[in-house]
Amino acid sequence: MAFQGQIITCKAAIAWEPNKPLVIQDVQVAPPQAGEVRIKILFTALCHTDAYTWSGKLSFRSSIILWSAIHLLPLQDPEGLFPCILGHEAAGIVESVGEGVTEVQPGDHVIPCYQAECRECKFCKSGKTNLCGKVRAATGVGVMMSDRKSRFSINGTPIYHFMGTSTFSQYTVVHDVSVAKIDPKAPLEKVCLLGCGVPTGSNSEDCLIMKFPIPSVVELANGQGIQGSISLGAVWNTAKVEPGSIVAVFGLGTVGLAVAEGAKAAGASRIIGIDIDSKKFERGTSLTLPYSPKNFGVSEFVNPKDHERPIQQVLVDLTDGGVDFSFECIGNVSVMRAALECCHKGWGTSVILGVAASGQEISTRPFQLVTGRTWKGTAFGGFKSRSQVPWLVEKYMKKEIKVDEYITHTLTLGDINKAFDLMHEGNCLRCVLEVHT
Ligand SMILES: NC(=O)c1ccc[n+]([C@@H]2O[C@H](COP(=O)([O-])OP(=O)(O)OC[C@H]3O[C@@H](n4cnc5c(N)ncnc54)[C@H](O)[C@@H]3O)[C@@H](O)[C@H]2O)c1
Ligand SMILES: N[C@@H](CCC(=O)N[C@@H](CSCO)C(=O)NCC(=O)O)C(=O)O
Ligand SMILES: [Zn+2]
Ligand SMILES: [Zn+2]
Repeated sequence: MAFQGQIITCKAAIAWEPNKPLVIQDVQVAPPQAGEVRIKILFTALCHTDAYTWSGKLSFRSSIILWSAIHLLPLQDPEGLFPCILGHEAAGIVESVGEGVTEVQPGDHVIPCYQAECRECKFCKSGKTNLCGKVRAATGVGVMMSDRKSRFSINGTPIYHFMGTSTFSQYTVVHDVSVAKIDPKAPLEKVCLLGCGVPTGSNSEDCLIMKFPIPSVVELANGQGIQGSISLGAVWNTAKVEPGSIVAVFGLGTVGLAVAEGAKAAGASRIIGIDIDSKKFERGTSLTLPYSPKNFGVSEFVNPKDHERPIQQVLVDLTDGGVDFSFECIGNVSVMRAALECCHKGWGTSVILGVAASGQEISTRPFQLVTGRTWKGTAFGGFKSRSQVPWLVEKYMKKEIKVDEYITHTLTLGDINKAFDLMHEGNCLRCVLEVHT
C-alpha cells in the first residue's frame, strides 16, 4: 500500500475546546503499531454522544457537603479530553495493519467499534456481558494501549482519540479488537449507522443486569443495574420483551425509534412513544421528515407537555397499572425516574440507554423497586461488537432491519458544524458525512 509504515497527513475535524466549532485541518496520523489497524474512514454519522462530549456539558452538584467543601463543582464528561477527534459511528476500509494483526488486512471493509471485543478478557469470557476490558482503560483517556500515546498529532501537538474510534478524520488508528470486518458488498454510506445508534436501540430488550454496585447513570449505561424484588430474584438476568407486552419509549430519536423497531419485532402489543417535540409525531407528513414513528412500530404518542400530571401517572392510567417495559432514550435523569415509575408493579422493567450529563444521578423511592420493578441499563444494546456487527450488516442486507430510514441528512466532513446544528434542530435522526470529497 502507498502509505504503509508512513505518516499520513489528511483532513480531520478537530475539537480544540468544548463547545467551540470544530476545525477542519490537516492532521498527521502515525502508522499502526502492534495490534493496531489504520482505517480510511469513508462515511461517518454523528451520534448524540459526540454532541454531549463536545458540548462539555456541565452539571452543578450542590450537596451540602460538596457545597461547603468546594462550593460548586463543575463536571463534564470525564472521558471528554481536548483537543480531540470525536466520532464513533462510521465505516471504512483498512489501509494498513500493525504487527500481529491477523483478523483484518488492507482492503477489508470494516466498522470501527467503540465497544471492543477481545474474546480473552474476564468480561468477554464471562458470557454475561458485551463489555470488554482489554483496551477500555486506554480508550477512556484518548490514547492507544501499547504506549499510552495518541497516533494523531498536528505539527507535533498530540490530539486525543475519542471512544477508541475518532472517526471524524479521513484516517484513524484503532485497536484490532475494535474492528468488525463486514461484507464488502454492504453500502458503507448506510451501514456506518451500525457502529452505534441503531444496534443500541434494537437489541435493548436483551441486556444483562447485575444487582450491585449501585446506581450512577454511567454505571447503568455500562451494563450494570439495580434490581429489587419481592422474591429473591436472580442476580444475573436477561430482560425480554415478550409478545403482547406494553412498551413505553421515552425519546423518539434514532435510539428510541430503534427500540420501537426492536419491540415491534418482539411482538409488543402497544408501543407508546413519548416525546416533547411534537414534530416527532408528525414525521411522515412533511417532505423533510419522510418517516413517521409509526413506520418503526410506535402505535401511540404522548407529549408530556399536553398533560399537567406527571407523565408516569398519565402512562399508568393509560395502561391499566403501568407498562411492562420502558426505555429511556434521552439522557435526562428526571425522565429516567418517570420511565421507571410508569412500569407495572410486580414486574415492569425499565432500561436506561440515554447518557446523562456527567455528575447527574438518578433517584426514586426504593419502594418502586421493592414492589417489583427492575431498573437496568445497556451499552451498545448488549451486542458483542466484532462478532455481531457483521451479523447485523447481513440482517440489513436481507432487509430484516431498517437502516436507511434513520438517515435524514447527508453532508460532507467539511460541513460537520452544520451537521451538529441539524442534530439540535429536531428534524434530524442521523446525518451521514462523506469524509473524502
Ligand atoms: N447506551 C448506549 O450505548 C448509547 C448509544 C447511543 C446513544 N446513546 C444515548 O442515547 C440518547 C438518545 O440518542 P439519540 O441519538 O436517539 O438522541 P436524539 O436527540 O435524536 O433523541 C432524543 C429525543 O428525546 C426527546 N426529548 C428530549 N427531552 C425530552 C423529555 N424531557 N421528554 C421526552 N422526550 C424528550 C427529543 O425531542 C428527541 O426526539 C443520547 O443520550 C445518547 O447519548 C446511548
Ligand atoms: N463517557 C461518559 C459515558 C458515556 C457512555 O455511557 N457511553 C456509552 C456509549 S454512548 C454511545 O453513543 C457506553 O457504551 N458506555 C459503556 C462504555 O463506555 O464502556 C461518562 O464517563 O460519563
Ligand atoms: Zn453513539
Ligand atoms: Zn475482552
